[in-house]
Amino acid sequence: DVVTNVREAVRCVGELKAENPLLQLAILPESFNAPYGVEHFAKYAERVPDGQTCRALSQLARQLGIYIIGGSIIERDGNRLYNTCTVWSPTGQLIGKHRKIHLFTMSIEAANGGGVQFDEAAVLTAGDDVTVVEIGQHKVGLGVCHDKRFEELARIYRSMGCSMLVYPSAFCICQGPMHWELLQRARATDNQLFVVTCSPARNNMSGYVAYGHSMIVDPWARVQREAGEGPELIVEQIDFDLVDEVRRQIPINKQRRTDVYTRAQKQ
Ligand SMILES: NC(=O)CC(=O)C(=O)O
Repeated sequence: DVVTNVREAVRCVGELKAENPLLQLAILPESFNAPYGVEHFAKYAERVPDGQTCRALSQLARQLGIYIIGGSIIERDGNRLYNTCTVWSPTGQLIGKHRKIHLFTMSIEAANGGGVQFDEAAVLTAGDDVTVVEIGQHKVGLGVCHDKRFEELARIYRSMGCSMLVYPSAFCICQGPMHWELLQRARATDNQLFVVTCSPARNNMSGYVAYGHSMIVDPWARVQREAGEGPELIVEQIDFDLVDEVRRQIPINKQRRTDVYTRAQKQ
């Protein structure tokens, strides 16, 4: 129920801001307004930025005077559907729109014969652009869920000057225990920046059971904050000085042997 889901998101962010007056940025999960499932996408798709979910996010950002990275919704543009993350400024302007670049197509086999089949590519179109937004003084690179598995994207964001990556996500419970934290900490280690994910809470009655465990990882790849499986709001103060600190102490970016890599690729 989109109206109920959006109302709940608005209530949660409002509560977070009331309890944390210094809050500057709120982040929501992938597909936060509707069920996450290929069979549901067309039914729940909305236009960006004039659909009901975008209007609510814009209004919320303006009322609270904060940035909002609005998880993702299924966007309808002409005949095409995208899995799209929208970003709102404290004045309610749309300042970024990231269409999931790497669609989630997977067939996971489970020992008990169960498993998960998912094929976003059957109904969605992949985005073709990287997306960097300015949150205050800081550049933030965006991805949606599966985008987190691709280190090339994260590397590009670092080279574009990002100090934080945000991935609204919904890993399934089969992959979550193995890959969720690992990928997030890997992206943070490789690129020496903050990596933040936001997941739907786990609902065992749902057709697609999300892993939960929204997480904030710092540039040392330490987990600063982690949610559990259930509905939960986590809040953290981000010390962006850590980014320069880590990059100064372990200057991997200056130590890259691009000459060797380029030669090897030609072989
Ligand atoms: N929802 C996703 O895009 C991805 C996912 O669950 C995975 O990569 O695993």
